[in-house]
Amino acid sequence: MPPPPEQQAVELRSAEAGYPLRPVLRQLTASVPQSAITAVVGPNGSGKSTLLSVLAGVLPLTAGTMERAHTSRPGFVLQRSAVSDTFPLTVRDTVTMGRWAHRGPWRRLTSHDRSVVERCMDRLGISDLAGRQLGELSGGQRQRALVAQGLAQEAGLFLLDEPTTGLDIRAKEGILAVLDGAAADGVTVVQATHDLVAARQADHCLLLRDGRLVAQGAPDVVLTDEALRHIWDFPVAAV
Ligand SMILES: Nc1ncnc2c1ncn2[C@@H]1O[C@H](COP(=O)(O)OP(=O)(O)OP(=O)(O)O)[C@@H](O)[C@H]1O
Repeated sequence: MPPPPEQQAVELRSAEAGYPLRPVLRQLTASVPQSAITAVVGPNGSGKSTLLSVLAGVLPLTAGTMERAHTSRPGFVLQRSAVSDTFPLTVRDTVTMGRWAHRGPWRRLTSHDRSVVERCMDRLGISDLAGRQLGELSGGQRQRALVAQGLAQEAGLFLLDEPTTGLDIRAKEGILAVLDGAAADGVTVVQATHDLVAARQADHCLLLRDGRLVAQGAPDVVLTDEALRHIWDFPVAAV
């Protein structure tokens, strides 16, 4: 049963969005529960990243409505860093950029900012990498630095695009535990993922196909063998 409306962090009604000459999301009516983890699942090109951009407020709706309980800027962790690998940024610099949402890039950091940065690196297990250049890191180390950067924003709504893709089991479990901790602290987490194990651990699931919502609800109700077979047109085991 869906949570009552006052417990929703985001409500989309008949939402449509896309790119010039390419409509993607169609008639999407979906909700994102507060202080919980929502997994957005669907095949390549089904509109997961587009939906995250809508939730982040960086892609406008072309039709329909979106109500967001949070007024502050959401934390948004993209699949790849917006900063080039060749730019000389340390891991600590990268995580510190998460505080710019509060300070702006040119304001001095407060001791609170510094302690948030250190705590976020600690939570992602990258404190020992703090002085290393981002461009020298492995994919998994880099991914943890980007999640730490998003976490450092201390946003009420935390959006992540495939945060566990390409990670080994330990790094993946580490990131999922951090997301669990954030939700327990009251943060609303939304992650787009191809990882059905991660999706099964979420509290709520949105299943997309061709920009339309196929189902939403608890993962064990949404991610059934039949639904996955229907979505991918071939046998994908529900785990
Ligand atoms: N910047 C863009 N300009 C034009 N079309 C885009 C843009 N970004 C995505 N698209 C198109 O929008 C559709 C949905 O893409 P989107 O990235 O949202 O899907 P996705 O479910 O996140 O896919 P994946 O699992 O491959 O990451 C695709 O057809 C894609 O080609």
